[in-house]
Amino acid sequence: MNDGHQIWEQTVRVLQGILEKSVFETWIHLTDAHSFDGHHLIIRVPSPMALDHINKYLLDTIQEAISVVTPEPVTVSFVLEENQAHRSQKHKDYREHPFEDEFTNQTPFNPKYTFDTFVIGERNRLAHAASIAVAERPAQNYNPFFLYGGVGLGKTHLMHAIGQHALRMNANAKVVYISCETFVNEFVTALQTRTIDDFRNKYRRADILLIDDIQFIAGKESTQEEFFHTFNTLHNDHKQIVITSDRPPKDIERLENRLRSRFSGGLIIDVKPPEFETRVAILRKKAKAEGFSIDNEALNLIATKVETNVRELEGALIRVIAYSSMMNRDIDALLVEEALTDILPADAKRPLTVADIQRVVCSHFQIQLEDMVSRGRQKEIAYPRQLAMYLTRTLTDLSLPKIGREFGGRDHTTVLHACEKISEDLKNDAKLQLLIHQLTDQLVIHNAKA
Ligand SMILES: Nc1ncnc2c1ncn2[C@@H]1O[C@H](COP(=O)(O)OP(=O)(O)OP(=O)(O)O)[C@@H](O)[C@H]1O
Repeated sequence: MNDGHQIWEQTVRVLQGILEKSVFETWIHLTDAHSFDGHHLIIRVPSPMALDHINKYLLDTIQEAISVVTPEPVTVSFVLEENQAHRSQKHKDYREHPFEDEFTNQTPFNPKYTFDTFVIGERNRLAHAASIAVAERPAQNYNPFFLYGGVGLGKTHLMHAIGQHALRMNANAKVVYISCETFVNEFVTALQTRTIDDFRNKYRRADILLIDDIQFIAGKESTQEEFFHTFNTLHNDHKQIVITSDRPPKDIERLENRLRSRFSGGLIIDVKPPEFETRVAILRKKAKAEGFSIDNEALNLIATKVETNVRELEGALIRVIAYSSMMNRDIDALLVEEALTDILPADAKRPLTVADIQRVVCSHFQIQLEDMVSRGRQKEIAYPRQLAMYLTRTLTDLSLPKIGREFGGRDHTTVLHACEKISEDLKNDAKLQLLIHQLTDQLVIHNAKA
């Protein structure tokens, strides 16, 4: 498909099926294709507000919808309609102070990123609890609060949640949220336009300063110098500072030591990739928020395929919903498989070994490896053995005779029987389904780390 209008028309139709009616009508309805060069699609939007909203909140969803409509890799970006762009530029030129809109009523927060919408699991429980504590009692216990973790794991979500919760607790609080990249750019602009006082006022008068992705400050010496003073002013005035990063302070390269030690002077917490149950819970909550009810099997399957990044997990869900809307079919496991064919199954990263599987299963059932591969037929060891055989059959390429050999020299018919039994039990046993997912999850994560 090489006609931009056609791609956009179909994308809009898919978006209509995914987005809430009010969202669709407010932001998408009045857009149209501006140009397309075969790879890059540019869409015209009618107002600066729409441009801002789409870029902030809808870009991932739109990109996902496009990838459902066309198999070609097409990226999308948005521009203002010409007359609007003209008007907005003019408006910009006449602004005397680039930082004049500080502390206006417009909050920079995504209304969807609240504590209520954040799903708590084993690996983010602490980060969530500390974030609530900071929002409720700013600058009391944890200052600075330094939150770090890999891409797409909810750091920005928690930061927005802190900001919104703090404002709910105290509507007069001056809460300033800024990405580090914007901080750097604003600082450069302030120097060029001789508005450094405005810049400093904006940041040094905050009650709570939330600065996202601080790793971008690496190597930028003058910005580091400026931020050092901002930090000290706020800290000395007992104002809260919250910082996120993709790594802990000690691993940020080309960062002045005095900043590194300031960053390390409060509470440092990491957010880790969610485990299987949390991934399913996130998907369920997200699907519900979008007004879709999706059965457990389909959600489990999506959660098995995307394991390390919540943004990608949400992207996969959007893709499935878009695909179902385009095909006019209900969402079930088969549809998920079709929609996500390009996404590697989690277990395809590195071949698992029988030893990995035996170790994980033995540890779960608290039995010895010698027992698992022994001739013993007591239920307490025969059942874990069957389960391990089943997992070996589904997660590795080993043949039945080979699996039999690995489990104490058993016949291939014994392995076949074990696999058939577990498959049969799985049909009606929700507990067993969960256990298989948990063990698979553990194996895959263990494997990815190995
Ligand atoms: N525990 C969670 N519950 C609900 N949604 C979550 C959770 N964790 C992450 N998300 C969602 O995943 C998406 C990505 O999260 P977020 O943008 O906060 O990631 P990040 O860690 O800041 O990533 P980056 O390093 O790329 O900035 C967001 O839509 C967020 O709402």
